[in-house]
Amino acid sequence: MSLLPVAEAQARLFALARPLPAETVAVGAAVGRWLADDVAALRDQPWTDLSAMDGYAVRAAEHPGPWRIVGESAAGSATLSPLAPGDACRIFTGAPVPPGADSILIQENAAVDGDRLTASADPLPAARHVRRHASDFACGAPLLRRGSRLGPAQIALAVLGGRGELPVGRRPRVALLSTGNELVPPGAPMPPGALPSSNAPMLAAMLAGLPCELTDLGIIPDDLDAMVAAFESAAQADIIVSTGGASVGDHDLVRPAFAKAGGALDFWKIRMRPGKPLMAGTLGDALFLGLPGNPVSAFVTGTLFMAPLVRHLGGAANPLPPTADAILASPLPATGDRDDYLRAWRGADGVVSVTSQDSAATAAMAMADCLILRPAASPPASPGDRVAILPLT
Ligand SMILES: Nc1nc2c(c(=O)[nH]1)N[C@H]1C(S)=C(S)[C@@H](COP(=O)(O)OP(=O)(O)OC[C@H]3O[C@@H](n4cnc5c(N)ncnc54)[C@H](O)[C@@H]3O)O[C@H]1N2
Ligand code: MOO
Repeated sequence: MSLLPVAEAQARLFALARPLPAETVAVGAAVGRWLADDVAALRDQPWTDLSAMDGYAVRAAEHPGPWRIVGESAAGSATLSPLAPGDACRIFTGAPVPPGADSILIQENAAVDGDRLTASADPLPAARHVRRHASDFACGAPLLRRGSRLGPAQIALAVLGGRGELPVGRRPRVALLSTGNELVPPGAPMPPGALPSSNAPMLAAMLAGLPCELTDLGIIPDDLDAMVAAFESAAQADIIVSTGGASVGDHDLVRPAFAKAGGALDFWKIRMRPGKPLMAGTLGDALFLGLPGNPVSAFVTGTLFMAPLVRHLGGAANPLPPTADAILASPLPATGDRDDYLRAWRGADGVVSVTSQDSAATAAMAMADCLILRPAASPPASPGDRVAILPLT
């Protein structure tokens, strides 16, 4: 079986399932999720001309002052009489500007004596400190696009646009399976030959910032029937993620167990390092991703396939992690016949690859804040060369 290029594998993975159906939730529950529909404004913002400062509304273009204070406008005031030239209206930030007024004299530049108002600074320019009606957005204006992620700023915009609820993609249910006779749960006693199972906590941490419902189905021994049973119990999830047992050894039972449970494999073996043994398929309505067991391989394939799949099912328009340009600060060797995803960190002089690129080197992995993407068959690279990186933070 030839190795599948990463981009082709990602496209095939996304083609296995459409985003999950939409649901309508209160804006407060929509944070971090992806819009299932375009959102347009239901109102003008601001609804009328508003003062941007505390001070006095005047007709500065027609009358340089002094003025006579005739009324007051506070935030929430709705009906105001028109202002005559020579008149002023006491006004506060966010309050409607009375009809006819064109400028706000801020109170720091005002001298008040009874109802008489004088500008204590330079002549007041017209159209000062006024937020124009609908200058932020007008009713009907497109505010947010389907597939965009709802962060704090987007939530604010939707609420000011008149929304109390938003249509968002349903949160995918993700089931995690860790396979391997050697594995014991985090912090458990360690008999000889045991290894703490770090992949599920690592992948859970990777998904912690994404909207999904995670179930950790624990450690499954390298036993065909136990693994088949685990797949069957995970089949209610939207995404089943396994780690380990993905390669070609006698104890690598994930593929046969997946097939025996009724799964249909779509691809296996990717042209990437680390992560070559990655596989994907479907089991009933669930999508399956089989990640390699090596912790670094699971980290990189989790970043490039698992998290993007959660985003795709959640309705993200751009589910893949963004890449950026960077300058190399240390030399890199030529690559082989797979694309390298080198763990690296961003220093003041550019990116530096971490000391060990071994698939089991977790101490080096934990130093990284980005991956350097190096296509297969790249020549050696030198300090100063441009490279593509995938930021991890
Ligand atoms: N003859 C070949 N051998 C291997 C090949 C190959 O093509 N031909 N591929 C290598 C590559 S590349 C990788 S990556 C690994 C992947 O192996 P598996 O997915 O089968 O993983 P395991 O053998 O089960 O485990 C590998 C390693 O990782 C440790 N591990 C497993 N699960 C966890 C966990 N939950 N937490 C922490 N560590 C875990 C496990 O103990 C092993 O040390 O195969 C190469 N071999
Ligand atoms: O492809 Mo493996 O993930 O190098 O160790």
